[in-house]
Amino acid sequence: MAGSAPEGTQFDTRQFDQRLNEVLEGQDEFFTSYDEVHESFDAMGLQENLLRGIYAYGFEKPSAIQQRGIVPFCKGLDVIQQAQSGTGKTATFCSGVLQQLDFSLVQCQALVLAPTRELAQQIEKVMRALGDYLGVKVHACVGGTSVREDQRILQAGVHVVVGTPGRVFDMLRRQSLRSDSIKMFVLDEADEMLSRGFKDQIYDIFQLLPPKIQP
Ligand SMILES: Nc1ncnc2c1ncn2[C@@H]1O[C@H](COP(=O)(O)OP(=O)(O)OP(=O)(O)O)[C@@H](O)[C@H]1O
Repeated sequence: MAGSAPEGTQFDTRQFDQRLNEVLEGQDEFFTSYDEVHESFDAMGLQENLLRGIYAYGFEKPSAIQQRGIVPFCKGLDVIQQAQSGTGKTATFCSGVLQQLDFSLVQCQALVLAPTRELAQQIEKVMRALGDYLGVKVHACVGGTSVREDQRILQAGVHVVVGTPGRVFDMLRRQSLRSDSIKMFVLDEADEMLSRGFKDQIYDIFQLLPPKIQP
């Protein structure tokens, strides 16, 4: 995920840069500019039906990044997560997104971009599983699948779209994916996305999103 925290949070740019460098150099497994730690999912103030989804998925205790990352995301802060593979980042941003969706509105409110089709489909599965008791409608918009089918599903209504940049841009351009209600934007593996030459595409997508958005 990418973004910067607003004023009034525990964010300090210099400290942040230093800590980010340490993480990139592999000195630390993770870091956070937000010091609150919630040692159980129950303590995070999540909706009952989201908690049911989390426990039904088999999670008992939040991982380190989940203990620190879910609550700030739910508060609407801009969040950057940097952690090694397999530490539970996906479930962190999925929980944050699910907690903030308005389920009375069947319109896309969260857009998640991933660098590969497989990863996007994997995120779709996690989002759907964790949001099972919330009735979340999530769709993976990826290349190599039927454009018509994507359009049909999007027009029928979804809460969350997870996709790869090319197909997502195509759907936005055709207005099959309406951006009016999108309020959360997640870039998974942001470093990978930016280094794989997706930068221009991400920029193009960003241009089509509402100006006030939570990265
Ligand atoms: N709190 C938890 N309790 C038990 N298992 C968990 C928990 N959080 C995540 N997992 C499991 O750990 C594995 C890795 O989680 P996840 O895919 O979210 O990590 P990640 O950091 O996004 O990994 P990657 O960067 O490799 O995609 C998954 O199989 C997931 O189901």
